[in-house]
Amino acid sequence: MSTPHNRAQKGDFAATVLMPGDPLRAKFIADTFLENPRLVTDVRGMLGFTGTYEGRPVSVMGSGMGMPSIGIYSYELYTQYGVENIIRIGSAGSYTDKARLFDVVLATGAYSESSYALTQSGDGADIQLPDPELNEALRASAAAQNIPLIEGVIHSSDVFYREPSGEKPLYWERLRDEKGCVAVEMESFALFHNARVLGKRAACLLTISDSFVSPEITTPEQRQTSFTAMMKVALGVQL
Ligand SMILES: O=P(O)(O)O[C@H]1O[C@H](CO)[C@@H](O)[C@H]1O
Ligand SMILES: O=c1cc[nH]c(=O)[nH]1
Repeated sequence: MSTPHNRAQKGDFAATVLMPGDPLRAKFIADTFLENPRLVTDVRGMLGFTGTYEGRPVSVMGSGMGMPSIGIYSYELYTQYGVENIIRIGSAGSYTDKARLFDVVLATGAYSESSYALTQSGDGADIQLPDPELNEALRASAAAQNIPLIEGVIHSSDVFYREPSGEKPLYWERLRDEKGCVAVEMESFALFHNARVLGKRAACLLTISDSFVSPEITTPEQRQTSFTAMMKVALGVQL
């Protein structure tokens, strides 16, 4: 079997898949953390690997950037490959001085202006939720490794580069103050939605890579390789 976007065969993916946006971050995780990793798909360069971590089977695959991209890959993993749990592990821009560079955020909800859920299933809600049991397992993994988590609603945006509107407060200040968003990324709203309509589980951990509040920024190399705390929390999940 294969899909238009995935050449893996049935049984090639573990029940739990970690999904960074960047396929090279998936390769880094496979090379650094997995025992006996094997490449199971590389269609369009979207690398997916399966191996074990501390003896537990696990897969890691890039999602690409944005909701249309993770929408495709997660839908196929859930419906064609028997995947039960997807844990997104991404980078995010902070909307608050409480979340600093390299802090790890556990999403308790994903707010979005996106039409993804409405188009996919007719769901008009502007917030999609992660699976509570998966979040509990991530909290337990983080606690066991003494890795602090900041919990909060995140903003899943369709737009990375926005034209300045001149309005005050700024759009991200409104999202922080009115919707409670602590950080912005671009995929979780669609991932949480797909999981829910398909009866599967999803969660999201983010590492702060830059800040809207103060001019801090990480390099592409750091984004690819230095988000190890988040990776260890996701890999340490016991389900
Ligand atoms: O680091 P990843 O997982 O790609 O996540 C964030 O980075 C990308 C934007 O630079 C978007 O995909 C956003 O969600
Ligand atoms: O989507 C993202 C990810 C990191 N930083 C941002 O500003 N946006």
